[in-house]
Amino acid sequence: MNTEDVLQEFRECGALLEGHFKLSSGKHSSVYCQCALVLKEPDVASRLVAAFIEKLKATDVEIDMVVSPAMGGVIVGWEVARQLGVPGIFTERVDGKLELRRGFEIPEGAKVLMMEDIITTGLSSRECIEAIEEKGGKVVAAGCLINRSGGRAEVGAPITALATIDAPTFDPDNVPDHLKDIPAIKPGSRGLKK
Ligand SMILES: O=P(O)(O)OC[C@H]1O[C@H](OP(=O)(O)OP(=O)(O)O)[C@H](O)[C@@H]1O
Ligand SMILES: O=C(O)c1cc(=O)[nH]c(=O)[nH]1
Ligand SMILES: [Mg+2]
Repeated sequence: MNTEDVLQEFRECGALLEGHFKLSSGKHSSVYCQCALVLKEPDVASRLVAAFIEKLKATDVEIDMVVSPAMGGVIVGWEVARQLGVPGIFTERVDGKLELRRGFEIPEGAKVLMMEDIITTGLSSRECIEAIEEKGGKVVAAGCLINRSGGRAEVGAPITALATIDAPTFDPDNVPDHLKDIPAIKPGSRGLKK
């Protein structure tokens, strides 16, 4: 499955959005990949994850468990874990910081895949990796469905992405005029307020 095939799956699910978006990192963009609209279709999720795992296996990495950052990483992380035949757990934000809750534990030295839906700046991935390493896990790989940083984001572990695209982002004080005219929406859950 190449990048165009992946983007076509997103288009068919109405998940490749255009408008004015405020991203998790605080950056702005005219493009948003709404993975939840893709992952809500179990067959599509399973197909995309199978293609991801093919790429991951080509890196020869050994994985004991998968850990994802909620919310976006939960479904994709669980499906990756299911197809790899290993446990899949998630971190969630408590006062803004990603933590393991619900009795989830990581065995000391376990080789962990940190699995995201999207990597933009890599901030959430780095936060999740920090939470995993605080609990004794060893993050041997990072994965995502779409790395929209053009491959420039660094998270402190090698990244396998099902697709890599270069979707421009803008600092809040540098938003181009054509975007400023559109009210910004923030689809993600970091710092969510009514
Ligand atoms: O690489 P980054 O710059 O961190 O951006 C990508 C992150 O943004 C989204 O999460 P978000 O915090 O919006 O919340 P969500 O997972 O609940 O959608 C997405 O799920 C990634 O976690
Ligand atoms: O950076 C983000 O917050 C982000 C970008 C994107 O395209 N999709 C998403 O779920 N989050
Ligand atoms: Mg997220």
